[in-house]
Amino acid sequence: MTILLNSDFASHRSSPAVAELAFLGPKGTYSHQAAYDRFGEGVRYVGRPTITDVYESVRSGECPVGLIPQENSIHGIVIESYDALRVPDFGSKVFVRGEVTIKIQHCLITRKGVALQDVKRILSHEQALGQCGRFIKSHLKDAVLVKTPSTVAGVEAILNDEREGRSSAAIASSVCERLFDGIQVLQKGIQDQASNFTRFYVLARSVDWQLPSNPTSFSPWSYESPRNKGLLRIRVSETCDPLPDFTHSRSQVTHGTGGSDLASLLSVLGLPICRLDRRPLLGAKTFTNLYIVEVDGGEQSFDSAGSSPIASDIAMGPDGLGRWVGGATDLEMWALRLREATGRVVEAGGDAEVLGCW
Ligand SMILES: O=C(O)C(=O)C[C@]1(C(=O)O)C=C[C@@H](O)C=C1
Repeated sequence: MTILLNSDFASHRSSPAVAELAFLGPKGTYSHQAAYDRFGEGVRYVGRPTITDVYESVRSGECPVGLIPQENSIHGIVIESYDALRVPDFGSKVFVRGEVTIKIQHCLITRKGVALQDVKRILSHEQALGQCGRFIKSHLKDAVLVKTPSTVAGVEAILNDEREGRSSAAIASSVCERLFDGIQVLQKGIQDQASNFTRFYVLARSVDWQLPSNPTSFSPWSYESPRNKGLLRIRVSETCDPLPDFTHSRSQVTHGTGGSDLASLLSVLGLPICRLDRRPLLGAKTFTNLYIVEVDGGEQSFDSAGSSPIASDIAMGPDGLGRWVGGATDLEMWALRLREATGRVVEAGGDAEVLGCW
């Protein structure tokens, strides 16, 4: 673990030239560690209580940068983050601008003096509970599972709950042992398999903001993609939905009469697809889907700093973030290709928006 606690993740610095980054707090969460691995002392860290609040901080302009968990290698996508990707403002006021992946090693944490056989409740983020299912089944199969907004919120809850704190455990990072008095790590590495990684999206308010770089730390566990990526939201027109509309009575059931289907919309994109996720669209016909599509733009050809398209093209704004000021950069060209690809989907009869470009 490469977390640097001596700086407190720079959370108390308040230079106006330093951009504020919203993350799922409190400090010590995996989100905090991922953000610190990516940005080091380059930003000021602002913990928010839920993933939705992180999204909202960026959307409202409170913080120009944010970080949300996207997927875990054992338990799959982070539903609350994908729910943010469904919101119409994602793609107009908030964009994915980068990614970072870190290794996850979960610990069973209790108040000091509590033994495994005393544990009747386990508190954690639903992702952590899901990643540790085998351990829970074999060692604590009768324990009640309690979802908390983050792993560290679970640790705080066992410390604050005078009535049930002594019969509870949290699942969180070993970093918590250094952050909180009165707790102990009962067991380390309790996830279903030793290899466990979570990938995070870096959010910003526009596709043309240059993210702050990290001058201070390098983690062997964190991984930033060296490739250009794009994130798109695609919706197939309702006329080709093959399912009946369950919101109407049987006599009104109609089936699709043609139009575009998902496969043809994906083929007109003309870009390699790295992943495809689906979420139901709220407020629409029953079983209407939104598809979240990640596409690959090939090797990045940025400068050796790894983050700026062409260093001389960047000017610092009052928010502490760089902005492109010169001619078209590789990233701008990639953003253009993504917009053209979504244009082709719309021409083919679907809906498509760019949610991210990095
Ligand atoms: O609760 C935290 O510590 C988080 O940062 C959230 C989160 C997630 O949502 O996936 C991040 C990484 C781990 O997979 C477990 C939980």
